[in-house]
Amino acid sequence: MPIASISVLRHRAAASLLHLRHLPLAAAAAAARHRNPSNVSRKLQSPGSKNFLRAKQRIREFSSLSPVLSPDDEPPLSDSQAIGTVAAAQANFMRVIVQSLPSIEGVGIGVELLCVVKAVLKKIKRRVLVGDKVLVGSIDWVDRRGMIENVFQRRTEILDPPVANVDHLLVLFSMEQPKVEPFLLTRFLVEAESTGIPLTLALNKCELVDEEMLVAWKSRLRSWGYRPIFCSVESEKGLDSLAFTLRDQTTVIVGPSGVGKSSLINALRSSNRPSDAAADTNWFEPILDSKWYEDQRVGEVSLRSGRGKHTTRNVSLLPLSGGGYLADTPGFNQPSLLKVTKQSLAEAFPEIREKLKASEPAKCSFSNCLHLGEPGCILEGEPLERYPYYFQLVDEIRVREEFQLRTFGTKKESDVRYKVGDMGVKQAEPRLEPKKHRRPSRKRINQSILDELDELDDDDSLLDDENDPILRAFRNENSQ
Ligand SMILES: Nc1nc2c(ncn2[C@@H]2O[C@H](COP(=O)(O)OP(=O)(O)OP(=O)(O)O)[C@@H](O)[C@H]2O)c(=O)[nH]1
Ligand SMILES: [Zn+2]
Repeated sequence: MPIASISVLRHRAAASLLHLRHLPLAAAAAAARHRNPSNVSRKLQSPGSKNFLRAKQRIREFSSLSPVLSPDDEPPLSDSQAIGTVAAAQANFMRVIVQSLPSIEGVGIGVELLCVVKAVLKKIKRRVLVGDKVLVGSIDWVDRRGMIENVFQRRTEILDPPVANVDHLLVLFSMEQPKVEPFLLTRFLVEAESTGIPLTLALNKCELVDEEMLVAWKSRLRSWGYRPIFCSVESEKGLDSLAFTLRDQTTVIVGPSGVGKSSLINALRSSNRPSDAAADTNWFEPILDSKWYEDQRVGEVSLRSGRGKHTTRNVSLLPLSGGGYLADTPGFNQPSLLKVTKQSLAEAFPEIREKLKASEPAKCSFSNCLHLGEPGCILEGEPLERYPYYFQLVDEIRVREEFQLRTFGTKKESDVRYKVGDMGVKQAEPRLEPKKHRRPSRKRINQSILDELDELDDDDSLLDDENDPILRAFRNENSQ
């Protein structure tokens, strides 16, 4: 996958507060986008500042309906509430796996609920992602439906695929078919390292090579700073140790097409591993006939897109029987390294990172040294196997940064957006902010808030039986 454009947002507390503080502007922008003729007629009747004060008051009320929850909060739960993890999302529906709930007879941890997101969360722009820890309310325990009432702050967030609270990345390659290629492996590792999320490297299909080859790769990867797990889905070698590493974590698995990501996920999910023994075998109870958590399809790769054919844009967390979740990603063959800068690249090579750390407090002669081993650089004369790859990537990133600077007048990644075309190749284009220079007038902002609140009223009235999205989803599911 383009773990590529993975970026981690840590400590969302500050970000969320900021978000709320800036709500009027956000609401204004949204309202401007959604403006329609009926809003315009309301605008004409709008009595001005008194209403504006009322509007502000109401926004405060809505926000207080969903106060920001920190990751370790334990809000008291009523009988119709539970805390869970969003395991999958499709259109307006979320599958939530319950983690903690009030003690109700006959209901256990691991029950899956089909949920919609409460309108007010959308209104205050609190997005719900796969991986989010959520507070579910209005639960019907018999039909297993509910409504997501609040989202806990995220510990991490990766963007592609969008998954919240990822604890761990599993970089998977294969010894053969396809043969492990050191530069491609380096690209994947650099991409994964650049997220700041802990990673494990595993090499699959190791039954296809001899012991000598494995020993050679083991020592080679050690010199890169990694302790890989050698495994084989075919012979089951190393699967116990992988299951142990993944237990109780949310892991995203990344690697090129065909290395066996889907096969490995299927193998790890078909219990009977020692680490599962302790787990309650019935801990996960999917909704009957749920097709969401079927085995991952193995095998074919599309020639046109370069992605596995089973590829779906909707990433799902697959519950592991030993606890924790695993998310598959489409096998992309070229991580884009879009989030990596020339200056941050050295940090993504553990062997370079270690040398720099070990030599502290000594510094390179140049304060912005790129550590290319020139005279005056602390890494001068260091025999590092991957130094040529490091040079090559510095060069590649330099070309990209210069291109961005020339084309868009900025090196900042956030000022450029990327479109994915065929073969998963990303194309850059400037992020347009039309009329950025023009400040919206206070009157306009106030009016927009009123429009937004009117919309809110409209939305709430839509939640009648006929339009109940859960009911609609069930009708659709049953009629297929
Ligand atoms: N010999 C051998 N083949 C394996 C092993 N694990 C998986 N395979 C085969 O490798 C092929 C590709 O496996 P997948 O699981 O589809 O690979 P993937 O990484 O999910 O591929 P994408 O979906 O394209 O990203 C299949 O034919 C598997 O049967 C293994 O340990 N040994
Ligand atoms: Zn240096």
